[in-house]
Amino acid sequence: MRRDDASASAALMHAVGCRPAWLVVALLTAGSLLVTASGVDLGLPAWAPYLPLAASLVVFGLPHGAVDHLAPAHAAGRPVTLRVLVAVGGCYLLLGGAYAALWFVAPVAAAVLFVALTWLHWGQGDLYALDALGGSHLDSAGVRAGTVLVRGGLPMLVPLLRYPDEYRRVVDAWVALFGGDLHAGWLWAPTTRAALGVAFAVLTGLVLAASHRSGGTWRRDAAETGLLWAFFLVVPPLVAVGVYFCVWHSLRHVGRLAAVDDRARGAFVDRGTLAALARTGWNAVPLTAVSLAGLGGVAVVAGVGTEPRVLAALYLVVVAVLTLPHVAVVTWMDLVEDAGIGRAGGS
Ligand SMILES: CC1=C(/C=C/C(C)=C/C=C/C(C)=C/C=O)C(C)(C)CCC1
Ligand SMILES: [Fe+2]
Repeated sequence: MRRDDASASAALMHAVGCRPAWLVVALLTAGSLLVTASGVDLGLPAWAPYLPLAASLVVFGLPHGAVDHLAPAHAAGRPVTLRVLVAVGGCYLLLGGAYAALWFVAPVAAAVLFVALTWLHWGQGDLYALDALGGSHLDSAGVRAGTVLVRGGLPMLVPLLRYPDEYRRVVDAWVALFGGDLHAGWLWAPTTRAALGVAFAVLTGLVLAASHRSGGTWRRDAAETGLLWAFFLVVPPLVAVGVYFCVWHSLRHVGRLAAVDDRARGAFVDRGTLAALARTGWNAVPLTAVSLAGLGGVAVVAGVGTEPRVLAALYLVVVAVLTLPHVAVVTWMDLVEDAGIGRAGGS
């Protein structure tokens, strides 16, 4: 990547992927602490916690994957050809189709895979963002793999430590859509959660300590990690994970998409952040519309109930099916951009 491209990429990641997320996440963390400390009952309706997930249908969440047909060519600096479009479409059909089948055959395994895949993918997204911001402290393959584990575990594991019942209800609802039953009683037990919490805190400390030795942008990494630990411990999980999906993971990916697209990067340099967002947003419109129509079709054909819990479960299962090919596309982008755990700079 040329130097001016690298600095535009860092500036984009900062403006799009960092500042809005820091603000929202910090405000929600402080707000939750305040509400808990004051003992005030906000008297919110039962559907209120589902709002962030509902918002993710159009606010960066679903759209962040709707540029997957263009992103690999942009990342490789190549024109978007019919061959690339067919390759990405085929990847979605094959991987998405196989994973959809798995939900019917083995819903519990499919649910476990979804959490594991999200852990990896959200960690992978944060590693890329740290690199784009100039994260020179992530210089060895071990620290890079640890960073993926820590960053992905923050949204996937930390909510379980404090809110096992809500966590369980969400995963139960996915499995129940296919007539399955999630047992795993041991997972929700206080002793298991305490052990997992201690292990994850130790891992966080070890990875930060190892990356500290390289200096660089370690401070920002440590501050973000601390903020996310607090966020997922104090904000109820449906809200926390929904908000994180919209403003943290998805916006960081949007920042990446804009940086690898010559036209969006040019719009950013000439006219600023909103112009770059508009350019990338425009690219996401067709496939976001197709996904929304598909989702509506699945809801009608499945004939499931209309309670928010069930609708959210259906939405997340569809997201799961789309996520497997999305991860393949992003991993391919990592490879052509020399990013990811195995980056040549790291060893
Ligand atoms: C909602 C929710 C959960 C899982 C959400 C998942 C797994 C979302 C994945 C989204 C993806 C992969 C988006 C694409 O990038 C938990 C943690 C089980 C419990 C708390 C509430
Ligand atoms: Fe993603």
